[in-house]
Amino acid sequence: APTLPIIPHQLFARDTSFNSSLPNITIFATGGTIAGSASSDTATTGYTAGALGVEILIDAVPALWNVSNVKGVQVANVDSGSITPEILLNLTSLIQEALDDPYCQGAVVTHGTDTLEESAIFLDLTIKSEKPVVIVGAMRPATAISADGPMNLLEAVTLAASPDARGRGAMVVLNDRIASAFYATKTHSNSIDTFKATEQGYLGFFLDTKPLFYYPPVLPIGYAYFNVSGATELPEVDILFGHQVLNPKLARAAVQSGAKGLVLAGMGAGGWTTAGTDEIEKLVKEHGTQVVVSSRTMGGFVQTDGTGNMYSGQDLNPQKARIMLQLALYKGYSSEQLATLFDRNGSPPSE
Ligand SMILES: NC(=O)C[C@H](N)C(=O)O
Repeated sequence: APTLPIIPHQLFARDTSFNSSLPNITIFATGGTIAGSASSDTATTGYTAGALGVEILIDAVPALWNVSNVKGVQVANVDSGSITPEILLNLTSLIQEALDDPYCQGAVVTHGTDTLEESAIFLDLTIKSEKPVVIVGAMRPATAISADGPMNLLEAVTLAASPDARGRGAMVVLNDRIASAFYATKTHSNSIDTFKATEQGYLGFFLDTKPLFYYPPVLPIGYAYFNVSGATELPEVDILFGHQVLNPKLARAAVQSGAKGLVLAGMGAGGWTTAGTDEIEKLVKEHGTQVVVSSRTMGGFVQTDGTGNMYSGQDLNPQKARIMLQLALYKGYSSEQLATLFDRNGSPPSE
């Protein structure tokens, strides 16, 4: 995988605005449309994502200083399709360090929406803190009429600064909604109303930019924590997409190119072709490949019978199951531990 330059800490803080009665929030910027710039104010496609620095994002929303003292850290500035494990590991360690500081009350991550859900579950599973971690993006570039980024950023910072937001795991904010990072998924390629957790529901809403929660703090069932401190890379896990007459050889190509795990975006409740299943069973025997079965439908449950290195993705979509498998393989989970982790009814191995 190509390694992208990781931008060293570039702190941005407006010390003159410091208000000791407000919470301190750090914004970690990674790029995306929220930092995107287009040549015309009506362009919402074909623009450059990750063009503007974190100080420009902060300066565009003076109301941030009414709810918090903000500090910006530029971690990367890329389209979210180019987020790598290296960037994610760096991000996790920077956020953990920030939240371990008693003077910091919460963290906000600005991120492209295309793969936001992957980074969101990654951060959810690798940061240990009661303090809020809020991942936010935008669908319209900063240069567009009615850009959604500034309002989304203000709501994200307000949420991160809110004591009610503690103990809820990482959260995703877009279009006035608060969703669990564990479940939130992008459902529309263009609309600003794109992040949904259809079955599991939203956690809350913003009214006049203030968060209103529907429920007391709660974490998803089977939620696991993976300590990745010191990690510099993660094992390769690839996703295969199921369809009529799928090419069974793609699975072998993935394993031969280095995949230690596979996620099947299966048909319906995880269906795969007979020829494809034969090939995967051979790979499991020959290479010990670990396989999670999920669904291309992006909704509902997949439950396999759990035989030999095959685990049920349950209600995790393929891209989220991929992150979870990657973390578990990094930790060297045994087949039994993987079964418990993906079953999500038992207690996952804890750290
Ligand atoms: N709305 C967005 O942020 C899309 C952009 N291509 C990204 O994911 O970086």
